[in-house]
Amino acid sequence: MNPPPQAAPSYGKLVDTYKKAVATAASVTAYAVLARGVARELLPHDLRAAVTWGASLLRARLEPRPAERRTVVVRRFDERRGLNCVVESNALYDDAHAYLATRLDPRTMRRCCLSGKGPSKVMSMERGQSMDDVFEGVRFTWASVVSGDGRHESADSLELSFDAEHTDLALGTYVPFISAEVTQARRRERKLKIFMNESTSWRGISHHHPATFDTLAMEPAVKQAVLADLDRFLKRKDYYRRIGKAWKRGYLLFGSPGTGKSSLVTAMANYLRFNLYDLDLSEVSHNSILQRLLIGMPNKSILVIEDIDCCFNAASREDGKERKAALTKDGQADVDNDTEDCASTPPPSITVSGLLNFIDGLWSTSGEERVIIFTTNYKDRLDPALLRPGRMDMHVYMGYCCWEAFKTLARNYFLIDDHLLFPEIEELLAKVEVTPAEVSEMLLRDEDAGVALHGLMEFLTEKEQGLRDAGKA
Ligand SMILES: Nc1ncnc2c1ncn2[C@@H]1O[C@H](COP(=O)(O)OP(=O)(O)OP(=O)(O)O)[C@@H](O)[C@H]1O
Repeated sequence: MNPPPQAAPSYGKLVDTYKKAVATAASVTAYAVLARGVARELLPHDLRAAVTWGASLLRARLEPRPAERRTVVVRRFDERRGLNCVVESNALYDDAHAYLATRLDPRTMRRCCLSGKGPSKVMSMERGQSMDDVFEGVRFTWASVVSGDGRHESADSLELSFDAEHTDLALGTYVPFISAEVTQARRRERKLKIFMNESTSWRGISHHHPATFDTLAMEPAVKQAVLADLDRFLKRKDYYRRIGKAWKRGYLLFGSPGTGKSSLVTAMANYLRFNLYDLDLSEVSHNSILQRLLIGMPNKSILVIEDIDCCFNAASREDGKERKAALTKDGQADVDNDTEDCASTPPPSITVSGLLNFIDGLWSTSGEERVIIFTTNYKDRLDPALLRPGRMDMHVYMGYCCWEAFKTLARNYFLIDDHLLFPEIEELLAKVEVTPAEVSEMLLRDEDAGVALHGLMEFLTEKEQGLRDAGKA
């Protein structure tokens, strides 16, 4: 059964309720006016003033006060007054300008600048505008300030404002972070070149070799060690200055032909974004020319001398082509095996001690942030002066293709991390010595992963059989 319909309130009742509400409001107002009048009559003026003051004080305490702000001015040009007034561009201004371009959100800016050529466009803050950047949860405000009549951009500056309580964060962390970020970005964007010596000077061509640490097939622990060493080197400008040593680092890469020494050199250049200076000592006729070439190298560069054993081993000059040797796993020579020979050697006037003394002396003091790399297939044939502690900071052994290195190559060539044939290949790689170059060559033979891996397996099985026949397996 439906409930009986409720009777609608009568018009008379509504009018009564309204009248009661109006009467109550009127009495409350009357009481408030009366109480105020009584307070005014009964409370002395001073007491009332004290109450008002106390209330305003309480309000001020409870209300959040605007934080104190600090502003740091970064001028576009620094002017140092003295006997000679020197005006220099301010590197921090350039860094901040470049950094802000990467943080700028055009949707939040009333006006901004757009520049660039082709598809690469760069946005930046328009003069007179400001923007916020949040770092570690703190808001920093940047303003591009136009000085004077606004016609001379040289007088412009950037102003960084922040709450006073974040001063340490701003100057101790945020500003250094900006410089580090910009340095990294500039490094990444640097176009690389490889230079080769031609008589007394360097000739450079673009360097687009794609080898990187990601594509490099080598023992993961060794790869990590090299990467960590490079990172440390890049960060240690102040450290080298403090200990009074030139900011340079030497690497000796050794291993059998085809183990990836040249590939590692390229990966290092790509990682550091340093230009390569490939020095062919057989082209250098005299020590003075060698010195001129080395002094002509700028900062942030890598000097490479390949097959250094050929360059300075007196024995290699004497027996030249007859010499046959290969490396065993620990880098020592196995005189029975066939290997490549040294193609050319420098004239006798160029000596290892001459080169090393020059590198440790004038070369070190005439520039910084430089890397020197020697490669050799035969570490045991090197002049002991080269192996002396402190000469080459890091010795890197490029070994035969291990399982991890193979997986890198499989990923490079076929974008795969697993395959039915992998277990067998892993077993075979543990038994035979093949170079990454040999494995790469097998993988390149077919576009189909299965076919190429099958070919590699046959190749490895043949090698294993060869070892068995020779009684070595
Ligand atoms: N470790 C590796 N990782 C990736 N690819 C490699 C590696 N080693 C060799 N390769 C491949 O083999 C080719 C030759 O290798 P690379 O020239 O780097 O060896 P190398 O040790 O410098 O040899 P050499 O002593 O004969 O100069 C490379 O271009 C690359 O395709």
